[in-house]
Amino acid sequence: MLKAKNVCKQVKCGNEKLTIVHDINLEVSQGEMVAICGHSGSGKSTLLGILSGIDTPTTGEVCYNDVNLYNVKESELAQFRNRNFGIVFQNYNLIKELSAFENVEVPLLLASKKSRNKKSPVELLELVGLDKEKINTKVSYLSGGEQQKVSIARALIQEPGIIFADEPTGALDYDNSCMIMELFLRIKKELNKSIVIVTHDEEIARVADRKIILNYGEIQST
Ligand SMILES: Nc1ncnc2c1ncn2[C@@H]1O[C@H](COP(=O)(O)OP(=O)(O)OP(=O)(O)O)[C@@H](O)[C@H]1O
Repeated sequence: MLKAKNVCKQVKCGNEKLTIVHDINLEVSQGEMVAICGHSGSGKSTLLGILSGIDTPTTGEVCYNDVNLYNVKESELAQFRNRNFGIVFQNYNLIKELSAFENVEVPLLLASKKSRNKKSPVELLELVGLDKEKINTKVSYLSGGEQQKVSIARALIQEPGIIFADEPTGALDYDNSCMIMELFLRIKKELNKSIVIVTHDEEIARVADRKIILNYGEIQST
């Protein structure tokens, strides 16, 4: 379903061109969890940005269900991403002044009716395992693990086929990291979502179906 072909990313660094992602070929099937690992600066976030249509490759292509993301008109790409991809960040990107419920409700109301999840905000928050008594709590009063659950509930709003997560456990302790990885595993199994996770922690990545290790922008092993 997601296919990257010969993806390269070069950036200008003074007078020189720096290759930060080099000739990546990758496929992610429906219901598969893939972890992208590698040392700091190996190109993990850059690759995730390209796979999720946030960043553009210098050469190569990324297709999702046979649609080449980089052939989609600029004006339609954001909508395409919203309909098909859920994104989860290390720092949760929640609205701190709003409750867990409101952080899911607001984007759900803004989502197109066609692709909007049939589940209510409460059902989505229950699905990710947020305690019932925390649902109306302001997210700034929630723990890191609880905030990440809210951000995963928000990523499910449009019933995406695939969830991209950039270091989703980066700000969490070991136990919470395992809990979040188990949640991703459950979403994959029960909802048949594909999940692509960037993590520098190979131990955390062990729950994935497949681990890709980047080394200076190239796939070292799968
Ligand atoms: N726009 C840019 N201009 C110059 N260099 C860049 C640019 N974007 C990324 N880089 C460099 O490319 C390399 C890969 O960056 P990237 O953030 O993808 O790595 P990463 O593996 O996610 O690192 P980390 O684990 O530390 O977050 C880094 O050395 C980074 O400094």
